Amino acid sequence: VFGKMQNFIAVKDATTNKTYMHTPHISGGTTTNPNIVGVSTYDARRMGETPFILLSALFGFTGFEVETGNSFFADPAAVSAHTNSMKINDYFQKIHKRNSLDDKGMRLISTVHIGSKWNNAAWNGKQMLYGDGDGIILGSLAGGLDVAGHEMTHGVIENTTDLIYQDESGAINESLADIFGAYGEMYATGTVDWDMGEDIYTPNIPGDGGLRSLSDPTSVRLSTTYLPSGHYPDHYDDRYLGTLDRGGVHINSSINNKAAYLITDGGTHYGVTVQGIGRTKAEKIFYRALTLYLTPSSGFKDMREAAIQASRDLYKDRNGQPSPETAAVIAAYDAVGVP
Ligand SMILES: CCCCC[C@H](S)C(=O)N[C@@H](Cc1ccccc1)C(=O)N[C@@H](C)C(=O)O
Ligand SMILES: [Ca+2]
Ligand SMILES: [Zn+2]
Repeated sequence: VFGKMQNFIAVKDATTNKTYMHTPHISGGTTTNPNIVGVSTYDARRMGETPFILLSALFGFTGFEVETGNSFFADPAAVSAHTNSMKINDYFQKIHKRNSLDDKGMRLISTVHIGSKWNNAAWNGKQMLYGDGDGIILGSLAGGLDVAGHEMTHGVIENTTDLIYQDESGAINESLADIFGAYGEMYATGTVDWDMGEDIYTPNIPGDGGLRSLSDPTSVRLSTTYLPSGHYPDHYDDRYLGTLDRGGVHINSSINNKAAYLITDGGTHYGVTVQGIGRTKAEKIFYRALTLYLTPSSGFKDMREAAIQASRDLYKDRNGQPSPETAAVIAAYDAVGVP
């Protein structure tokens, strides 16, 4: 681990004689990318997310120094959060030519050990926050590279289209967080993985996938308080119309997630066949749709139009016919029932 952690320097605190992991603002950029992006990781020492978010907003509080004991990196959550933020930043730098979350080289700040057994992670408008999980449903969320990708994508969204976090636009917000979380993880690991949170989901039950699946949303059970169907929807007609979860932002996101999966890997869904175009094209279409065509109130229909337009820009129609890429986008949104 140390080899990969060139950004950490351990400073010895004379009074406590303990070694702290400190991450200065790194002028040379992170280890693997030239742009000047600082990386900092802090410890909330189980402060709840509400007070933390308040102190963050009022005083710019980021948490406490991470204690590493007397050996390097005694805190695996801090190490994971730190390295995961660098990997996802690399993804946005290399693939989308984006210089950090704001495209202006902003520092990547993570704080771990938020709350007590908090089964969540979040973006508070300035940084990533990670709970430790309860050890049953979720393990430490900092351990999930796709979790970091999800939260950091909220940072990208906030600095671009800033989709309203409610109802349909909130579901698109959540879906893009999952989509780029998945793409970023696949870029970094080099393996195909359409589950969200598989590394942290039910730590005592191996091989049961993640919190959500982009390839088959209905394969993951949902607490039935939300939906009579008991599972995540993979068609617009099955969308959740209630008020829970800010109008189902973590539920209806699965409809757009399925569309992204079909565009990328292809498949036949409710009788509609999509010829996949691969991740390197699909990710460009979604990034261009997010940064050029979506607006804060965009819903599913707008998402469909934005993706088609982005694809047309990148992969021109030929003699009046849509390119294979654009045909895949159209078919995928037809398949999930988004008109
Ligand atoms: C503080 C208010 C809630 C913020 C919700 C954050 S953005 C979120 O969506 N977190 C993800 C965490 C995650 C990401 C990828 C994989 C697994 C888990 C999330 O899905 N949260 C669920 C549990 C939720 O909030 O319902
Ligand atoms: Ca995953
Ligand atoms: Zn989210």
